[in-house]
Amino acid sequence: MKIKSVRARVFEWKGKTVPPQGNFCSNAMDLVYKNPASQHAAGKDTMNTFRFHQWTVVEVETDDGIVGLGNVALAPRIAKAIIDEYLAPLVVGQDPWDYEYLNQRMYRATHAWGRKGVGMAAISAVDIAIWDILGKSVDKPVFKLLGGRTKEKIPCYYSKLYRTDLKEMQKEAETYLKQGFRAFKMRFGYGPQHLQQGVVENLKSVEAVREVIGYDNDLMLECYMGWNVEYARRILPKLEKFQPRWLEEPVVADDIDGYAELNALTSIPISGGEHEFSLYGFKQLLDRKAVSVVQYDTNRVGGITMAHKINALCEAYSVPVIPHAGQMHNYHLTMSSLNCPMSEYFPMFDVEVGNELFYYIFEGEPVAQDGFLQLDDDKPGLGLTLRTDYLQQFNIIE
Ligand SMILES: O=C(O)C(=O)C[C@@H](O)CO
Ligand SMILES: [Mg+2]
Repeated sequence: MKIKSVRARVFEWKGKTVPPQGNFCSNAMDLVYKNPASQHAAGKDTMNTFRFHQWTVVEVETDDGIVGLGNVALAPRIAKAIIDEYLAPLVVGQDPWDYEYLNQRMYRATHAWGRKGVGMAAISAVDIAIWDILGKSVDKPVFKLLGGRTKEKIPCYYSKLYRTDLKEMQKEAETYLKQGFRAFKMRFGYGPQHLQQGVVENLKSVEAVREVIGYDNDLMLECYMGWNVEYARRILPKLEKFQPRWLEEPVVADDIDGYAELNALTSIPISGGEHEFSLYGFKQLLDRKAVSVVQYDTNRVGGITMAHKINALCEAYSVPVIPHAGQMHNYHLTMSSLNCPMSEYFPMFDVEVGNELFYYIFEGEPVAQDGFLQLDDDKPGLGLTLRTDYLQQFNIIE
C-alpha cells in the first residue's frame, strides 16, 4: 500500500457564533495592554486571538482507495500551506505502515522552523490521517493498534464554565451535574491586571461552582496562561481550600521554571501541555517537575505517533496524561493507556471559542453518557466521517 495523495482543506465557519460574554477566560493576551494607537491584537475581547473558527481537514488517500482523515486547528491556513508545500511531498509514494519513518521524516525536514507550534500541528494532521488509514486497512479501531482497550469506558470531565455571570455559571454546572458528570473544569476571568478585586472575583467564582457541585466531585481550574508567577504565588494558597484536582496553564508555556515553582508551591497540582510539542518538549516538563498532569493535544504535539511515545514517557514518570480538548484523535490515546485516566469533554454547543467546531465538521464523536465516553471495538480507524449537513455554513478553501 502506498500514499497516493494528500489533500488539505481549510473549513472556515461562517455560521452563528456566540459573542464574547463577561470576563470569559483569563489568557496570555490579558497581560498586554490595549494600545490606543492600534487595534489591539485581540480586538475588544482579549480571548480573540485564541478563538479559532477555522479547522484544517486533511485527507490522505492510498493507492488502494483508503482515505485517512486528519485535522489541525492551530493556525489552519498556515498549517495547510505547510502541508501542501513541505509535508505532502515527504509522504506521497510512501508506505503508511512506515509511520515512524514518516513522522521522523516530517519532523526532521521541517526542524529548522517547525519543531514547535504550527509546524508540529501540521505534522500532527498528516500523522493522524495515516493512523486512520492503518486502522481502516486492518479493520481495527486505532486504539487497538496502540495497546487496545484499557478501560470499559472513558471517564470524562465537563469542560466549559467560562467566566460569565456567577448565577449563569451555577446554572450551567447544575445542568451538567444532573447529566451525570462528576468532574468539571471552569475558567478564571481575572488576572494580575485586575488587582486585588480580580483575586476576590476569582475566588468568588470557584466558591460559586463548588457550592453547586459540592466536594464529592472533581473541580479543575483553567487560567489559560493569563497569570504570572507573582500573581499565582499569591492566589494559589487561597485556592487550596477548594481542593481543585489541578490548576491549568497559570503562565505562558515557555516559563518552565515558573511552572516548576508553582507546581511545588502548594498542594494544588499544576497541569499543562496543550501548548507544548514533541517528545523532547514533554521530557523537559517532566525532568523539571513542571507539571503534575500532562495535557498534550494529539492534533498539535506531532500526531498519534508522537503522542503514543509521550504516553509511555509520562507513564515512566508516573505523571498522568489527560489530553486537551477531547476529540477522537485524543480519545484513542486515552483508551489505549492505563496512564490516561480520563478525557476532557466539550459537549456540542453553539460555536464559541472554537473547540465545538469539531462536531460541525466530523461525524462519529462519542456523546458522553453519565460522564463516560465509549469507543467502538468494531469501528475501524478513528471512527470519523465528514459531515455534510453543516457544509453550507463553511467556506472551504482548497
Ligand atoms: O480546554 C482547554 O483546556 C482549553 O485550554 C480551551 C480554551 O478554550 C481555554 O480553556
Ligand atoms: Mg487548557
